[in-house]
Amino acid sequence: MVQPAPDGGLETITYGELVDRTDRCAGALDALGLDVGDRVVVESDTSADAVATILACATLGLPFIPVSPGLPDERLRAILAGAEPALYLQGPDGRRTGVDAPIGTGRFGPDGLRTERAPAARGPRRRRVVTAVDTAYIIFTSGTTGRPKGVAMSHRGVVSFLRGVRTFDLLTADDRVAGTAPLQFDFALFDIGFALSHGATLVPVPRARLTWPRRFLGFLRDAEVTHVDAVPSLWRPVLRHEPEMLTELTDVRGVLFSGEAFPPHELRSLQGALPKARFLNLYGPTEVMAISVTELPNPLPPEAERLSIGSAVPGAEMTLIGPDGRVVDEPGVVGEIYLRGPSLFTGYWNDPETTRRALVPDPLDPASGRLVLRTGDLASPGPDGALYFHGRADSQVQIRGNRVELGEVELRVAEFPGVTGAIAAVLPHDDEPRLHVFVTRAAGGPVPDAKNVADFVRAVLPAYMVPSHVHVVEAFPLTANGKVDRAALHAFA
Ligand SMILES: Nc1ncnc2c1ncn2[C@@H]1O[C@H](COS(=O)(=O)NC(=O)C[C@H](N)c2ccccc2)[C@@H](O)[C@H]1O
Repeated sequence: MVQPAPDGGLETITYGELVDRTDRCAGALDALGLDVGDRVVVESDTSADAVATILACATLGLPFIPVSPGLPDERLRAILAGAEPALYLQGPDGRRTGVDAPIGTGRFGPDGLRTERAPAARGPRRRRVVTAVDTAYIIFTSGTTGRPKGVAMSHRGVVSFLRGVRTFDLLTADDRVAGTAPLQFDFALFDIGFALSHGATLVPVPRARLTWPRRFLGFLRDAEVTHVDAVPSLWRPVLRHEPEMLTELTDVRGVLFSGEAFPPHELRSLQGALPKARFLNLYGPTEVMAISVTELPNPLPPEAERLSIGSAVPGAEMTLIGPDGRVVDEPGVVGEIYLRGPSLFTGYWNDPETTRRALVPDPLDPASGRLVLRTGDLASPGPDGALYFHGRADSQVQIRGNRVELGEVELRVAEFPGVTGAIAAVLPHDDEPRLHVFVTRAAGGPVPDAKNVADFVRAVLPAYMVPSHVHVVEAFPLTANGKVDRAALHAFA
């Protein structure tokens, strides 16, 4: 791993050192008398000590719950109430206070684990064995209802997805993978497993480097990274402010993205700056870590309006199911994505009802007792059999009774001269829901005129898909995981 050194440069932690730190941390954890299944909250950004701590937890069968330092107190309290962890750990510079007994507290750092308050006395250990189906980690996602859902992922789940990814031979031991996701996002856990499972070097990008494009690109250049893992929205400010500096990243041979659809026009701009790089679209919900890895053509064909999410990694399967419960395999026909395979999550923590709604009897083989994950995502088969993403089932919107493909509106508006990004949303109004479009423009470029944008859309799309409001914004609101926060857009209206 490569990370900022205390003196301001970069330091390298070898695999040997990582193993030593992991073993030392495991020894200290073991001395606390925790039992297989006892949870440990790890509050940190990705660092060698955080990785050593979560690997130590995994070795002892202690499900770790990664949270990022920026997490608001009341959100942490909700997670602590839900997961009832035995122990809460933060890094040497962590500033969190207010984690009360009976939860134990401590800090991890280069010199190992220091306990501040021992966890409340546990009963005698009931388990001696850590099995593949035990919980490796619990990722709390802000469920649509606002109450956090804990996605419990087994060791088998993680390892089987990472094994599937290895069949693509994407990395060698000489590669240096830049990770940009916060530790509480399973994209960050993937980055760790992705690098480690190839013996490659993980280069977590310090969060302070992510806010300014020049600083971000400067870090990637100085750390000589060969792969950059990031959600598509992370590239938007880079493309807007530093497109030419991007072309200097001649070491970068792979760009992996996930979490949201990469707008085609923005992807083409990124590809233009990195003509030699491979572009890999990773798709999948946290409930399976992910399910598919698809290399996209560089450059993307000019007529491409949707990106392929390919097919599941070897050993897993993506199936499209129609409203009638039958398989959809006709090109162009939309169905809901169902996932099958060993990387399915165990369930939502302490929430059997929500789990039953997600892990359902296999519609193609109900008698088998096998459960499959219904994702709530829509896709259609392409002529090549690969699946093309169509968005979330619950984000299909209607205007005056007509189904609006927000992606189509966004595609058209993004072609308007001077527009660099477009997000469409149907927002409630006193009389009827209205179609709004939020646009970003080239730095210093002209402010697109709302009427001209509407006329530009009217020229090719039906009237109900013409936006009634156009908002020019500096940047789109983002979630804690860096995706466009569509729910927050109405605040901009
Ligand atoms: N490549 C995509 N195109 C388009 N929409 C997408 C895509 N990847 C997700 N999504 C969307 O995001 C949802 C999943 O959101 S999530 O549970 O927060 N998980 C993630 O976003 C990250 C994901 N678990 C992951 C972890 C590790 C490696 C790769 C991917 C999916 O159901 C899709 O709606």
